[in-house]
Amino acid sequence: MAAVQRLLRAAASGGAATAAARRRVASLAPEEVPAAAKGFPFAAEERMRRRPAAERNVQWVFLGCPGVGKGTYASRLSRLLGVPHIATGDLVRDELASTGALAAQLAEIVNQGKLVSDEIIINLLSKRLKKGEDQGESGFILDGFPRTVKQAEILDGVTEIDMVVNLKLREDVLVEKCLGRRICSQCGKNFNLACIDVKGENGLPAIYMAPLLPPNNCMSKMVTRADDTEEVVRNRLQIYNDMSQPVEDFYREQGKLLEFDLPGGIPESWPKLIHVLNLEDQEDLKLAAA
Ligand SMILES: Nc1ncnc2c1ncn2[C@@H]1O[C@H](COP(=O)(O)OP(=O)(O)O)[C@@H](O)[C@H]1O
Repeated sequence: MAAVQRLLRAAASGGAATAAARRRVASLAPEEVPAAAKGFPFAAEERMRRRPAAERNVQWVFLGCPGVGKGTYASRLSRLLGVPHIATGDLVRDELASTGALAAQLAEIVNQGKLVSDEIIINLLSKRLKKGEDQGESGFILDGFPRTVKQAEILDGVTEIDMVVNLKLREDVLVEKCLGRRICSQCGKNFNLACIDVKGENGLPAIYMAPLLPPNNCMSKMVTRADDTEEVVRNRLQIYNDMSQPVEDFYREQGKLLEFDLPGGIPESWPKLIHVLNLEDQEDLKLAAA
């Protein structure tokens, strides 16, 4: 059964009430499933589809506040591991850029820094997963999803998450990074004009992050995201603390959370991240093949 249908049906079923029961069913032996699955019309299919991690590509989640760099590190890792990087923020922005009926409704929510409804985000993610399935994709690195405990429970009910990487950075740096963020309106690449150079104070570490400047041909096409104004960024950080930090606890309790304090910009952080993820050999192979 397609991931898209599983996700939609799980969302419709309410997630929180059924996730624990689904997990119970998922841990049963196949012959036990039909009886136990009574009342859970899709539980048997879920039991069958939970392939052991060794037989499929990684299924990871990236968590972290707005501006922390989830997109940057998730997309680098997805290239290294050969799995799709699926960012729900990108799915929302693609929808915003379309002429679909949803665009106006989404613009109002996103431009205030609020979260879009679970129903809308799950619909967008389902469509993206369906497209990937049709193209033979396997595994994923999710960025920006789940952002609420309800979303985490729904995801937990429909697939296995192997690991959750929680990227962390000082809040004053996060605001500066969001305000320095620019996107090339032509090639879609992300850059950052901010030069972060803050001293260590009140127990917070010193951080230096060089700007990530665009090449000459992108320079004149730089645009700023409408939700990267200071007021909206602060609102998004507040919403992250209220709605998304509990998601960290959700995965911490499952023993899947890997905390990673960013030591600086990409040159300092990438090698350390690769090291803690035990992927140094993988990167050596990739570099050797290049
Ligand atoms: N999982 C989600 N649930 C609800 N809203 C989401 C989700 N993912 C993205 N969005 C919406 O898209 C916006 C942009 O997302 P994203 O690019 O991930 O931003 P950020 O830089 O804040 O991490 C969010 O502020 C929110 O309105």
